[in-house]
Amino acid sequence: MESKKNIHVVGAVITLNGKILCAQRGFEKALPGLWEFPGGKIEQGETPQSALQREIQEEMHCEIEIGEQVEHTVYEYDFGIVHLTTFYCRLVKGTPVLTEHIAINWLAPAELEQLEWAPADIPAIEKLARNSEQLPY
Ligand SMILES: Nc1nc2c([nH]c(=O)n2[C@H]2C[C@H](O)[C@@H](COP(=O)(O)OP(=O)(O)OP(=O)(O)O)O2)c(=O)[nH]1
Repeated sequence: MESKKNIHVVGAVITLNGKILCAQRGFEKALPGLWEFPGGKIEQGETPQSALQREIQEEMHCEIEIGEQVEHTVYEYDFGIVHLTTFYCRLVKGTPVLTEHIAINWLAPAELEQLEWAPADIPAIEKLARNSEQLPY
């Protein structure tokens, strides 16, 4: 049996005024229309943090400061095995704009479970929803 490719992905849990930035994937992509944290694949030579800085600059046109890890999950999709690491992030320059995503939404932790998330994100979402009083920024 052919083994699936491992895909190493970082996601930014950007918090502001008690809310978390959520982004909706396009309908023409893999995982169509599902919600995720902005971010993407770690490229050769990058640390998870440098990959996340680059992705947020590219996708959201803003600069972030990266804090503690939220969660690390491994999820097997039909197209590969995603290793997703999420970090708390604080905006330091600019305001997130829509580029690759079809919608963005700021939600309180207790509201996160109202959206339909990419399956790899579920453990992070549950953790954030449980610890709603503990956002660092
Ligand atoms: N950015 C991001 N990707 C996620 C999350 N959860 C999750 O399963 N993924 C998946 C979707 C993609 O398969 C992969 C992220 O890579 P990407 O952002 O470069 O992927 P993409 O589908 O937009 O682009 P591509 O593979 O077509 O180039 O990880 C998440 O919270 N954030």
